[in-house]
Amino acid sequence: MLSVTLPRVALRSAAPARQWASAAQSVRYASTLKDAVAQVIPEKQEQLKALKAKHNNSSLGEVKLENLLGGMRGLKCMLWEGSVLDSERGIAFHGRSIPDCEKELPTAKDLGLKGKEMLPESMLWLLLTGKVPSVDEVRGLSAELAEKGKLPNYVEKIIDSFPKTLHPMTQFSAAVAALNHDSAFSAAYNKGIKKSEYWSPTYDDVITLIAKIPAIAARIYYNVFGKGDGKQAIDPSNDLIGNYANMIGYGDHEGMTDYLRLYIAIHGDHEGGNVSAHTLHLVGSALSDPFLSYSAGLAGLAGPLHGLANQEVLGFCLGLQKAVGENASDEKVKEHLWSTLNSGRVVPGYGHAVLRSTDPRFLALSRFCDTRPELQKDSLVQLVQQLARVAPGVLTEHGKTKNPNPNVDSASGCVLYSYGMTEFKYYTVVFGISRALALTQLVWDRAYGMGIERPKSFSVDALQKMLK
Ligand SMILES: CC(=O)SCCNC(=O)CCNC(=O)[C@H](O)C(C)(C)COP(=O)(O)OP(=O)(O)OC[C@H]1O[C@@H](n2cnc3c(N)ncnc32)[C@H](O)[C@@H]1OP(=O)(O)O
Ligand SMILES: O=C([O-])CC(=O)C(=O)O
Repeated sequence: MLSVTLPRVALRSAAPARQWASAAQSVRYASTLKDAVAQVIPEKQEQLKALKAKHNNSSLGEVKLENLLGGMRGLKCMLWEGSVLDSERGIAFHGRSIPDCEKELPTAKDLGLKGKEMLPESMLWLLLTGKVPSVDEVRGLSAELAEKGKLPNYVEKIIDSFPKTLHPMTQFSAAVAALNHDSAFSAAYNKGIKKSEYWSPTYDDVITLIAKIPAIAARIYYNVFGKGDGKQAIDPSNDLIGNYANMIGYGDHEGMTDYLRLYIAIHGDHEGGNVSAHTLHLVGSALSDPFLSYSAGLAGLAGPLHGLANQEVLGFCLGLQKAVGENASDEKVKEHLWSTLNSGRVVPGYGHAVLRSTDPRFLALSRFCDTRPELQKDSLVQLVQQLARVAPGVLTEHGKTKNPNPNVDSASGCVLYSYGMTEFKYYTVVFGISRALALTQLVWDRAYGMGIERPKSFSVDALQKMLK
């Protein structure tokens, strides 16, 4: 069948992408993401059904006391479709590494926009379907997100009522929870929709939520830090992050806009066990709608051992520059690292619960810096690179962490700072925008009919009895 590029005029119209798909009989417009998801669901359901029929009683390993006490590290007890994390190679999205995605997924340039990085919309499509979308499919998805991006008035009022001193992550989590006022899933559930149909309104909520997140994040930025024009206007011909960059006052900054696209595309899904993804999946298992589930996930992301680490890294780097000066020698940097460790603190941006080598997301952000002369000469970016050379040796000698290498947080916030976003309390909000891509799992949870999560717990006395 013939596939054609959507005409610019259609992108500017108010008609939703779904209508375009059915409008023409003789020519087939790029399919919508929902159609593509509906197409893959039956075959994946069959695959899971066959697996259950054959292997329901097969063991995936034993549970040791150390797993129970060690934050369930290593336990194989979650289903997660979008990505799998290998401790050495890092994250793969439906089998595709970050460099694969950089080669294959439609970019800003492919859509005729300024910039050349892959679009988070492309990643969203890949996560939900396992397939690389065409340029037209991504264009249609961008247009659909733009069309759904405006905030309801009551949510704007809620955000405007927050004190400026309330942490941006608290504001973010509360504002997205309030969007559940209009949840399609909740409404359908209350009407008695069949379980086999749960995935469809869940999908609708996930898309609505992802569409509105830039405006929420931008309004918080404006209220707290006074940047952007406070209007959150949406250009229907722009991509999700192009619009977000405009809203926060970086619309003309090609480097920042492209950095945000890359950052948000690769930071989104990191298999299921990380705190934010696991939380949204757990809350969703009670059939709480995607708005509440994501709100809970954001609360987890706001912890310093998880997403907030990127804010911590910036504080650490600025503190280091203050203590030993810019362009300090490796020796001076080592001394500062040792004083951090000797005072009982962690070195933020290093170590990982699963990874045992350098985080490929860190490598992707470093490659981005290498292609930008303005970043290469920035002293903070240089410090990030110096730390990546020096800190692994110090952490290895310290001997505690199982992974002395940099994780993504060691670079992500510092590039934002170098590009002029100096409000580091806001950085985890940017990470949160990205983590919305993990919401794709909720669609699969409902499509697979996954049950409510409820692991078994024991007291120390009960464990002692069992193990004696
Ligand atoms: C997007 C993300 O969430 S990526 C992670 C972001 N977080 C950070 O960068 C914070 C710094 N790093 C850390 O605190 C840890 O490495 C974590 C939380 C990421 C992983 O924790 P764990 O899986 O428990 O790591 P690990 O098994 O290696 O920990 C063993 C010991 O090394 C310590 N350790 C781990 N990483 C570091 C570090 N960067 N600096 C100093 N000590 C460390 C742990 O605190 C632990 O000490 P303890 O035995 O006294 O409790
Ligand atoms: O996987 C983890 O535990 C932490 C992490 O890197 C992420 O959530 O992006």
